[in-house]
Amino acid sequence: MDAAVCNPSLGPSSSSSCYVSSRPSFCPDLRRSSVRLSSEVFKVKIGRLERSLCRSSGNKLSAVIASASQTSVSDPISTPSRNDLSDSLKKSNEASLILIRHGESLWNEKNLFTGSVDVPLTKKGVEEAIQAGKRISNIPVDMIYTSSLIRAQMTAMLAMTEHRQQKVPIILHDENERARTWGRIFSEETKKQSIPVVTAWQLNERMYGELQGLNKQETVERYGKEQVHEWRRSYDIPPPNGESLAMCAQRAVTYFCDEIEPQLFIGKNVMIAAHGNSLRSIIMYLDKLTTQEVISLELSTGVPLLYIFKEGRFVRRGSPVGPTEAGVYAYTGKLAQYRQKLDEMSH
Ligand SMILES: O=C(O)[C@H](O)COP(=O)(O)O
Repeated sequence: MDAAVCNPSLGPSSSSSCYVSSRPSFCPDLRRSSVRLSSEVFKVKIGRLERSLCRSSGNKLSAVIASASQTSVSDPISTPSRNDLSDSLKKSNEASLILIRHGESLWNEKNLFTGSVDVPLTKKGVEEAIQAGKRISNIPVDMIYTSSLIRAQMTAMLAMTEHRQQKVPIILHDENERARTWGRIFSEETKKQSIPVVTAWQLNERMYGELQGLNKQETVERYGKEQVHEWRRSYDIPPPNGESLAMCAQRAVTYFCDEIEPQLFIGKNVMIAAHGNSLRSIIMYLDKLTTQEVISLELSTGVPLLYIFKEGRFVRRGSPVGPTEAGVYAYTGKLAQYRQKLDEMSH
């Protein structure tokens, strides 16, 4: 199955697994991919691809290692050496990718368009984040990416309080030299017990323009259901002075390709806590959804989705929500082993 997906609607009940995309991941394959990203995204991707891979005499492996070692995660916690990366690349043939939309925010509760406005979680949102953490507590997490907005960061941090690995998520501050140096950790052991958290504005919710702060229901009453649905769900029609999904994809998917895929490629297990629309654009890329299919893609707050990155491909394992974990997403051998280790450690 190529462009098709099991079920473009990824609501909480969408637990059935899934498909292996026939597109090996990493940007080169976008040349022949049927992903309908905007031509600008395509150009950016190809441009970056050519910079990161093609220019380096066609040696994909060294390009990936170089790219991974130069990413924004070359930090005091986990600066992997080139040797570590090569080793990890040799050993690893699989990595987990968890995507989670933030829990309910105070403006979700009030039914207001939020977009780039930085609004915290409600109590219900806090609870959703904790529940999400329980659902992913047996999935390894080596790196966390969040948007720069507090609702995504709260969600990531609260979810990690439930994680059985019991490592400490630590936000990396990259804004200036002082922030980088003053955040250094001087114990190798403590670093090992930490998970770097990279915050990136590129993963922020789409900018909702002049709809920000307006009530969604009142907006429907004023402009009509169809118009508002078009603003909210179409691929390329932006809300007034805001970002369309295509514009949001241009930054979010490019960031995913440039910064996150190289980490998965070297075997790092990644969690991304972000937003309805930045995640919709990333899922569109991962699942190769068409501009039509993405219209019906809805993400609930606080529901994690699991992908396995294996042999350069993304396999969606559905959503780890359900009566029994194992019944919902069959563990891969590696995940089963990981879980067994956690069980042994807790006895
Ligand atoms: O920004 C918002 O208002 C929500 O987080 C997402 O809203 P949407 O469902 O209208 O895209």
